[in-house]
Amino acid sequence: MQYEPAPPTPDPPTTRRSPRAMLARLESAGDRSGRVTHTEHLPARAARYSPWPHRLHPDVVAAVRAQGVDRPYSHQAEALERALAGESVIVATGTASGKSLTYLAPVLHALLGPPVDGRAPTALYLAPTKALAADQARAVKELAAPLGTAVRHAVYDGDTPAEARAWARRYANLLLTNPDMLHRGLLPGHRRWSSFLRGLRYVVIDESHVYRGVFGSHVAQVLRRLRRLCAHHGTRPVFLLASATAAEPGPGASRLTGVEVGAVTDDGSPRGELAFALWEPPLTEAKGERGAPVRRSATAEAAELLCDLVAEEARTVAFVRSRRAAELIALIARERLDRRRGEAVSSYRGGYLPEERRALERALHSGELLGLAATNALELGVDIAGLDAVLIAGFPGTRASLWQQAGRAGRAGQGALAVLVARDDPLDTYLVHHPEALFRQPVEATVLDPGNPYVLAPHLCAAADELPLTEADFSVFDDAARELAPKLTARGLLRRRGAAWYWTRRDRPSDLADIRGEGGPQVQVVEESTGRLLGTVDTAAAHTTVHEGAVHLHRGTSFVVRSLDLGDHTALVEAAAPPWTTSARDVSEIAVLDTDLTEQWGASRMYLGSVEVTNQVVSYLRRRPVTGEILGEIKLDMPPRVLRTRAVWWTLTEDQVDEARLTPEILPGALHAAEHAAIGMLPLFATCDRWDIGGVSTALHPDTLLPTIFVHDGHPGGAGFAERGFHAAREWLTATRDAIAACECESGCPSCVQSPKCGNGNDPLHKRGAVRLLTVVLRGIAPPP
Ligand SMILES: Nc1ncnc2c1ncn2[C@@H]1O[C@H](COP(=O)(O)OP(=O)(O)OP(=O)(O)O)[C@@H](O)[C@H]1O
Repeated sequence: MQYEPAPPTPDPPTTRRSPRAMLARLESAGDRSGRVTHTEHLPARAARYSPWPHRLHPDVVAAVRAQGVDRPYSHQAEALERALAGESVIVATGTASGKSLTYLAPVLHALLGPPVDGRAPTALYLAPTKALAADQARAVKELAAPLGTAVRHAVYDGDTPAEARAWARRYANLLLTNPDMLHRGLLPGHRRWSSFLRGLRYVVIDESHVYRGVFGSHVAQVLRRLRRLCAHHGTRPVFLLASATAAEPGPGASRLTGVEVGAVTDDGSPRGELAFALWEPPLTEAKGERGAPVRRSATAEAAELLCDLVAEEARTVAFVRSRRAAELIALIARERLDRRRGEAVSSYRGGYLPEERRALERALHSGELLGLAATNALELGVDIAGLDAVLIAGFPGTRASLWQQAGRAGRAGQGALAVLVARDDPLDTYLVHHPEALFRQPVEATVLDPGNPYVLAPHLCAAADELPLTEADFSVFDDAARELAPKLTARGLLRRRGAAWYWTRRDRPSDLADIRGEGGPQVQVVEESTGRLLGTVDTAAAHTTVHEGAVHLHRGTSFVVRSLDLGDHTALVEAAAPPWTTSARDVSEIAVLDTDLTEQWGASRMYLGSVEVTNQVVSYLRRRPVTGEILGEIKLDMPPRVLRTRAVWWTLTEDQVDEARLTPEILPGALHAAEHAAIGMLPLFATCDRWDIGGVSTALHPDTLLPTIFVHDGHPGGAGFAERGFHAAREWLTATRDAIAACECESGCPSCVQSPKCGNGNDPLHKRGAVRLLTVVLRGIAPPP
């Protein structure tokens, strides 16, 4: 399809913060021409309003008006009508479109109402993070102030002291918490919460798009446990969800909650003009692995752009993909800017202590901070709308996330600038040269699979502990529960007595489910000489990020890891600033456990099934910052990790290998290159990013006895990504082949077939062989109907 850019609109009068002027200035500085590959202009949009629903309590209307909101936007009014009528709804509209009102107003309305059947009304608010629940508590406090003691809210999370918990149980009618606390506290202790649960009218699920993949599947099961206990206590709460824009929000929300959920998507809020530029950093002089050309890193480029914007007093957030990048950008900005402006730039990421994060949020609000380099820890719930510019260093994995981040830019009545800075990898390179893939495609649906047995099993155990489990409960959880209960009984986890299953062990079943998939306790990063706790890293990431010798950045200071004790969950670090960064190398083997689906593609065969992946970190590379040039490789002695998960794989026959002219010397490199590029492109078709999936390729696999390429989910039990790949295989592998073929490099580079996380140092790789291999495989598929 030929891509037609949107027709240019006439230039607005140049003001200091006109997005076009900002972009023109960024482009013209130094030698930056040609780096903008496309600019999309999204015109301003006027607000659409509707009247307040008649049935909404006048005191609630007055309280909202007192906050400066005179009339609801059209989507707010629609959501309010439906929520007040008792329909579960999801509001999936743009960033800062006023979603909070759509759940707060019905909740306050219910709390002001009389008891029903002698039950005083209550409501539950769930946020994915503690910070967001705390933020909402502040908003509720202000909004409900004119309503006196009718609204008694309480935050209930891991930091809530015992006496405050007791108060919450006895008096609160609006509880602000998170799925983890439901899972570990409220549901197991439901008898103590019975008066709260008996009155439960609304369950609010804020930022519901976050509940995707394995985490989403866990939360879906936690919500099923909640619904089952509510039924036991005689209630059927209405679910109110707020989400970033997502495809098919209604079905997604229904899958998450297990109840029928209607969707409100027609956004009536106003929007300023947005200029959205796609930006490709230039090639550098440096040579990468196997002499490949290397582009300037997105991090270095974004750091430079951030400096330029901050120097012009433009309030800017640079969203980055890794904690390290957030630190690096802040570091570079402080070096490049004068002292006053340098101090107005900071980093923000998960793993900081909560009080540090709160202080940074306040500073950004007050304008004391002008620039922030942030991971997606900032994306959620922190009210940072109203920025002049947003830089996105690396495609954030989904279009939904991209818009969520870009939507932070824009002040009332003024335009804003968003810039996606491409990383040197196949997907980002493809996207900055195919703007239609970003701007002419709908955002993704949220993928989750509540029937994943790895997820379901621990929740069935927890449910059995909360109330004995009966046949009738299976339909609440998932049909898979019917087969799972006897298996759990055989494993000694459940015990059957009569028609019910019980948890009779002494330990707590909630400990069986690691709902955030952190893979065990967090590893604490401790400064050796002082004993100071710098932050935490989850276990899975610890192998690759805080191994011995790793360079670890924290708030702009560089540390080197002296030792990592996985048994003790501690990494000891010391302040040091070597002139390199580090990246871990690992190796993987894969075994087929089960095949669920297969499809014949001419002579090739495509499979979906369960696999066991054994992975071991074996060494790390030292790289020069900015250019990424490799300075050396150091061996490591780390334990292997085993992952049982889902994979998509395909095989080639001897004849196909001959047809693609893949000699024995070329074949391993062609397979390996096709695997890398396929991993790089899958995020375009499955809601995941490259770090959520892995791959293995081999010229002769012991299970298939043929040359085989595997792409697997990175989570125990799978997360639905490989499955998406299987079902979208034609489009996926076609885009993969096209991306490799279109790359200008001679024999493979990070923009096409080199992978930043390759365990074999990107060796061997055969770029042209990969194109021929994929062409032969694709020839076997019937063209689309
Ligand atoms: N009908 C309205 N008229 C004018 N301003 C409004 C209206 N509704 C909400 N607002 C204002 O819009 C801002 C954003 O609202 P809110 O935080 O609820 O958005 P959101 O969609 O929940 O944001 P996020 O995308 O961050 O979750 C707030 O300052 C709020 O007061």
